[in-house]
Amino acid sequence: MKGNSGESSATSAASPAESPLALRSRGLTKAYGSGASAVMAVDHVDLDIPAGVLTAVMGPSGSGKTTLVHLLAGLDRPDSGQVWVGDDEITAMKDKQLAKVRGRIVGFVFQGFNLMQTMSARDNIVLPLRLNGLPQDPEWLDALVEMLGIGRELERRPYEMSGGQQQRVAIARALITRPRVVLADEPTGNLDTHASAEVLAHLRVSCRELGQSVVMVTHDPTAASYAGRVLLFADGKVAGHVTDPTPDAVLAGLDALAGVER
Ligand SMILES: Nc1ncnc2c1ncn2[C@@H]1O[C@H](COP(=O)(O)OP(=O)(O)OP(=O)(O)O)[C@@H](O)[C@H]1O
Repeated sequence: MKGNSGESSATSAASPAESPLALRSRGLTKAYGSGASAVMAVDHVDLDIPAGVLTAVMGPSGSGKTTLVHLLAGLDRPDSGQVWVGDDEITAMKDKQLAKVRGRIVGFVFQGFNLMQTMSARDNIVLPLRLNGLPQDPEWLDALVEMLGIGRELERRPYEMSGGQQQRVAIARALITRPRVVLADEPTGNLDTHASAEVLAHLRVSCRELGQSVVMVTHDPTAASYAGRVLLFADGKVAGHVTDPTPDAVLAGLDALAGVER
């Protein structure tokens, strides 16, 4: 496996001055349940996610990937440990301050879209601007609509759209504020190969050219191969990483996690 750290953490070797960190966690821990039935969904995770990089998180079902990205986005509170977005420690923030950071600095693409059913696609997309008192940006809206191919869906409500169309609206909503960090749970899960490739190519370019950071959970080795780095997650811990991944290298990494001989 290329670049597999084989360690329980994946810290960046570059100094913060050379490669500013978009996201950092230390000792991040979240358990569900208690006593004998307790599940350590995220178990003392230390992460350094550099700015301007598309990072994929892969691992077996139930390994804690969704819990991890929810904690990194401040959508859920950890039992212990810290998360910084840039220099701001979100785990030290009160709910109101955290909501502000989430609205302006962090974008999130949920597994189940979380679109407002009573609102059109257009209103769903611009909602984060309205909620956060940010100015409308018609040119950026047009660019996102063009990139995601949802021009004909703009006046439709979510229940009038396919899963893939709803997914693309949810991606536009996450990007409309031009957030520094985008966290995405299976962002291409409902898209066909062509639409997936377009979305991933756009996310990679916006990382490279706008210094945006994207952390996406995916089960798809081809989607992961668009990333600059793949974190392999198992049993609530970072079990290794693959740098400059190809689909084959990602599959080899996952096989190594599962103890499969190749
Ligand atoms: N709200 C919850 N209450 C109890 N247990 C939970 C809850 N959410 C997650 N878990 C458990 O925590 C562990 C990690 O779940 P999580 O959804 O983070 O994994 P995942 O890697 O994202 O899985 P998948 O790939 O199937 O989406 C699992 O054992 C899951 O059953």
